[in-house]
Order: sequence, then structure tokens, then C-alpha cells
Amino acid sequence: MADLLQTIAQSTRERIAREKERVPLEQLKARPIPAHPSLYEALKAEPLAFLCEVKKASPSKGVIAPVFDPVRIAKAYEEAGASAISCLTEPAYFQGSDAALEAICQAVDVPVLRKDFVVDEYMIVQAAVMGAAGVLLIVELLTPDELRRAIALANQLGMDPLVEVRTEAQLHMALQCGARLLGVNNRDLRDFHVDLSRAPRLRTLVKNEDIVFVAESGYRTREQIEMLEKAGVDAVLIGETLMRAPDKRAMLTALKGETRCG
Ligand SMILES: O=C(O)c1ccccc1NCC(=O)[C@H](O)[C@H](O)COP(=O)(O)O
Repeated sequence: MADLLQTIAQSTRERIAREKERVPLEQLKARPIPAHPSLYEALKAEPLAFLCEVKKASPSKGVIAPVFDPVRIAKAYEEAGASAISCLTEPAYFQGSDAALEAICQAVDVPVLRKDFVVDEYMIVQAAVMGAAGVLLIVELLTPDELRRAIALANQLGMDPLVEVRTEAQLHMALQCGARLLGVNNRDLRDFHVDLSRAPRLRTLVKNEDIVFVAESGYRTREQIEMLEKAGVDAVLIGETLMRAPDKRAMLTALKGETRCG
């Protein structure tokens, strides 16, 4: 059986082929690109920046938020002090949508990341046209040449690519290909296993201070966030914990250590 990541990648290739038929690349490229703040600068500006994720469902958890108003959630994150918002656009496994991304980009002032499974440069142009400040690039889905080209295209369109890795070898490849925003996913996207020691461990391998290092997945408590602060991580991506919190402001405030609760 193919692993889940490859299954999602294949379904994404088919989705994008259909979208290209509706809107050919040349037509997409002719659309204006909305202005947006810099994702890189927003995540670099604080000792530990919070990148808060809008995600209705996931393959590992099923439906996380049965009642789902993406703009309302994004605004709540922004008001609670999120440095940036991540929005899933993958429809089949995460129940995400381009419409949610576009609406969030128009509704908030903080930068917004398009979180999807980029397998085609078309998706990078889509992200820019929808107003995203950044786009996720998963190293496991791209060859080094494809990654280099994807980073260059995102930069050329005024976005900051968040290059996501899971292993030491992938981390070196990401840096060699020019990543400046580097995400380490604690979740193995093939079997869902989460290892919270991964991001702090890989953090020790990055010496260049221009790199913004983002720890991703599995964070639930203030104590876990404190470990990231001690490890010198620049930003943390949090999805499920915030999505499940009825009071997102209270949860984000507690995770940031601005109040002690729970
Ligand atoms: O979350 C999943 O089940 C999943 C499965 C396969 C590929 C990607 C997956 N999730 C994407 C993410 O990495 C997370 O949405 C993100 O890092 C936030 O994680 P969390 O705070 O644990 O929701």
C-alpha cells in the first residue's frame, strides 16, 4: 500500500490537473497579486512567534472542528496575538479550501501561509494570486531541482516559502536549495507518529542566524512551548490544540505564557 503522503500527493496532482483545465496557467499568471506583509519578518520579529493553523479535519484525527468558520477563527487568532496564520487548502483529507484561504487573506492583517501539498508550480502561483504571504513546500514531495525552482518562484512572486523537513538529510537538502524559513515536522506524515524531540534535535544543526526555524505539530501545553524557547526555536506551528479550544484567545494566551492556566 502506498504511504499516505504519496496518496495525498497523487490526489493533489489530479485536483490540480482539473483546476488547470478550468484556469490555464497563463490566465492565472495574468491575475493581480494582492499586497501582504512578510511571513519571514513576522516569524523573526518575536523571541518565539506563533503560527496558528486553521484546519477543519486531518487524516490522523478526522473532523476536528464540526462547526467551522475559517475567517472567524483566523480573526480570533490574530486578536489573540498570532504572528501569522496557516490555512489548509487541501480538500479531500483536511476539508480545506482555496475560498477559505482567500477570505482569510482579505480579513486579517497578519501574513497567511497556504498549507497544501505542493506538487506543481501552478499551486505556488495560485497561492500568490489568492493573497498568501507564504507557501508550504514539503521536501519529501520534491526533487532538489524542483525544490530550488519552487523556492525561486515563490520568492519571485513575493512570498516566503516554508520548507518542511523531517530528517537530517532533508534539512541539509532544504538549506542547500536556499530555504530561509525552515519547518521541522514532528509528525511523520506517512504513519502519523509524533516525536516532539525531533524539532529541538534538528535545531542544533542550524547555525545560520538568518534561518527562521519553525517547530511543527503535536504541541499542547505551555511546558512543551518552554522547551522550544530553551532550544532556540524561532516559531511554532499549532493546529489541533487551538482548533479544539472553545476559547482560542485563552488557549493562545496560556500557550504564550501570558497567563497561567490549565
Ligand atoms: O495532521 C495529520 O494527520 C497529517 C497527516 C498527513 C500529512 C499532514 C498532516 N498534518 C499536517 C501538519 O503537519 C499539521 O497540520 C501541522 O503541523 C499542525 O499540527 P498539529 O498542531 O498537531 O495539529
